[in-house]
This record gives sequence, structure tokens and C-alpha cells, in this order.
Amino acid sequence: MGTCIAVKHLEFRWPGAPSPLLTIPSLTIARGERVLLRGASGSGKSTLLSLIAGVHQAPAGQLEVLGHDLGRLSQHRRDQLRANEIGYIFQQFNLLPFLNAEENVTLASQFAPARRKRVQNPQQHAQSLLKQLGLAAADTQRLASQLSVGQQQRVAAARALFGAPSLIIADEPTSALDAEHRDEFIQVLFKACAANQTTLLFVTHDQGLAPMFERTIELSDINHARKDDGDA
Ligand SMILES: Nc1ncnc2c1ncn2[C@@H]1O[C@H](COP(=O)(O)OP(=O)(O)OP(=O)(O)O)[C@@H](O)[C@H]1O
Repeated sequence: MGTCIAVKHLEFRWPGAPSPLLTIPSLTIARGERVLLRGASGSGKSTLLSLIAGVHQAPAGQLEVLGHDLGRLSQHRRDQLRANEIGYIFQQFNLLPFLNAEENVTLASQFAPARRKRVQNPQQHAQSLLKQLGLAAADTQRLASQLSVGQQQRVAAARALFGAPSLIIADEPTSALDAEHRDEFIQVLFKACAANQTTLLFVTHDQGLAPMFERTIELSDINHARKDDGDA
């Protein structure tokens, strides 16, 4: 199966902070795994995601993503790896309001040559992802600003899945949904990931989601920095 994410002795402190936010001796996530990362608000979940996505760099320890040691890559190479291999679903979706749903999805390809190469027809691929995620055909041509929150969430997921990236990082993408829509959204996300052996790292502080996932990681269990602080 292989390894998707391998962390060893990772340490990260925000500039000016009195102590490290993250001290993680070890964390391994296999390729194709669907993992829930849970932790209290402010415990460092988004920060860990930004390290895995190569947005920020940890000064100490080792962080390998899809076989690449991020500590040895330049910012440019990390940006390339993220664009080509990591689909990110943000808490606030970050859709472009003046583009329609389909255009928001295909836009991803313009910055990611490897993802673009894996797709023969971007429009068709976007339509098929949006359909799979439950967006009605007519809604794919509507501006993102005119879609409901739940519909925007589906578009954000389709954009992340465009071009079959190896890893999907989802940062609390269901926080605005009711329980029924939330479970349905997660199921379609699972289906889309399973189709491509995509690893899913899904972050939440919602206790109720754990039974849906293969594995739940409690950040307070793996992060020794927070344990020392006693406020995990
Ligand atoms: N860019 C930044 N600069 C300095 N400190 C930051 C920055 N981003 C986050 N922090 C701090 O790092 C800590 C963890 O924040 P983070 O967003 O990683 O937590 P989280 O677990 O994702 O929280 P939530 O569930 O509320 O989204 C907080 O104390 C926050 O203030």
C-alpha cells in the first residue's frame, strides 16, 4: 500500500510563541487510508495540515509526504507538490464567487500541470465530479456566489478531487452542514477517494464523525507539546 505521510520528531512553533505548538514524535498515514484528525479548537490541527501541505516548514524533525522529504524541498518544489498531488478543502471553501461551479473546479488544473495531464477533457471531468458529489447539472453553470452553502461545499470537494490528487486534506469542511447533509457529504467524499486510492485526511472537532472513518487520530495523543501544557 505504501506510506502517504510519515512524521518523525516534528516540532513547530509560531514566531513569537513562548513554546512549541506541535511536538510530534511519530505519525504514519498509509496511502489510501481515510483518517479523521480530531482535536480541540486551537490545538493546532490547521497548523499541522499547513505543514503537511508544505505551506509552512517545520524547523526540526522529518516530514515525508508521498515519498518527498519536505525539509529538503525548496518552497517552489513544495508548492508544485501541493498543486499536483494535494487537494485541499478549506473551512471557508475559498471559491471564486464570479466563476460558475464548473469553472471553479477546472481552475485547479491551470496551476497543476500533473493534475491537468491526468484529465483528458477538463469540462467533462468537472461535470462528472460535480454529478458524483450530488450537484444538479443546472447548478454547475451557476455562479459560486449564487449557490447554497451545501452546494458550495460540493464544488469545493470537486475542485479538490480534480485530476485525482494522491491526498485530500479536508479542514472542517462540514462545520456548516446539518447532521444529515454532513453524513451524506462524507459518504460521497469517501466514494470519490476510493475510486482513485486517494488518501483522505479529514479534520474536525466534531466527536460524532469518528465511527465513519477507518481510523481516528486524537491530536492530543500524538502531540506531546500540548500534553506538557496540560490544556489539550
Ligand atoms: N499564522 C499564525 N501565526 C501565529 N500563530 C498562529 C497562526 N495560525 C495559528 N496560530 C496559533 O496556533 C494555535 C493553533 O491554531 P490552529 O488554527 O492550528 O488550531 P486548530 O486546532 O485548527 O483550531 P480550530 O479547530 O479552531 O480551527 C492557535 O493558538 C493560533 O493562535
